Amino acid sequence: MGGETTVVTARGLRKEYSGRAAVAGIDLDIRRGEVFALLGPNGAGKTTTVEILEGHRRRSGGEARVLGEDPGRAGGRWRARLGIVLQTATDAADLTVAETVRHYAGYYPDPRAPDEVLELVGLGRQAGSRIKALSGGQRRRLDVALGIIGRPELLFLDEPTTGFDPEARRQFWDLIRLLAADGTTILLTTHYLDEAEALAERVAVIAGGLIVAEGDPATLGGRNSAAATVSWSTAEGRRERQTTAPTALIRELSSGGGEIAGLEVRRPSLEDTYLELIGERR
Ligand SMILES: Nc1ncnc2c1ncn2[C@@H]1O[C@H](COP(=O)(O)OP(=O)(O)OP(=O)(O)O)[C@@H](O)[C@H]1O
Repeated sequence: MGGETTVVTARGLRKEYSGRAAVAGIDLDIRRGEVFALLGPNGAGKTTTVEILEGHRRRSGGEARVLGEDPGRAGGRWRARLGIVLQTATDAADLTVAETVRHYAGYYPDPRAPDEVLELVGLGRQAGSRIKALSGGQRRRLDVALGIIGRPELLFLDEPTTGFDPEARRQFWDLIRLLAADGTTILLTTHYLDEAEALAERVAVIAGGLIVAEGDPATLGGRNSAAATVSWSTAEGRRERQTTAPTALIRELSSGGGEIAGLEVRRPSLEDTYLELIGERR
């Protein structure tokens, strides 16, 4: 077990397909125990980046260190310290859920107990079901179970909650928080901005193979200090004003005393900021 505090480092990471850059020079630093989310539109380079870090794809240039090793050269012992949940679901084998999880547990030196993992991902009641009889969302939960069975130090989750119903997503978020509290470092790619906001301490937005913004989701792109939209109701209808000093405006509006009907103060959401960031790249 490495005691290093930076678990993933990338410098100038590049990947070209037929001379075209899919990843065009990415720098990343992910600390131990952190939940880090990669956001970006389809084709931005997220999966390519993640697969290079997992050792599943060769980089064309730049440097990468993952758990202290070069992912392009590291071996089986290094791999056993990773948990990987790919975008594509587990094959619909003839095995049962419990058999599959037990089978995968055998690949790792210090696996979690299979029953415990099935409970954690909410598949306790499906333990005896054949995989091919599972729903899409249940299949995805099984993928997550297989990703964490080896007690990974670093967990890669590529769009993990696609196909989950809202309740399953919330349960999954609880699971991620539990794993993070337990010291697991998590690198997540997602198209759900609420998911990134709920889970990630830091996010990076990738567009066109480059990181266009990085930071705490609450302050990304300066959204916490961006102009606020103040809206309220009057006898003539709804009023709205953009201001960088909402407190002063509200004081002015309430100078006559009493309530301001239907008062709302809104800063740009993570989605507003994200769309603006990737819009600049189109
Ligand atoms: N094996 C490959 N051969 C050629 N081009 C590829 C290959 N894999 C990915 N690409 C291209 O590289 C670019 C980045 O793809 P990547 O899958 O990394 O994007 P992504 O951000 O993960 O997208 P999504 O959100 O759709 O999963 C795309 O233009 C894609 O077409």
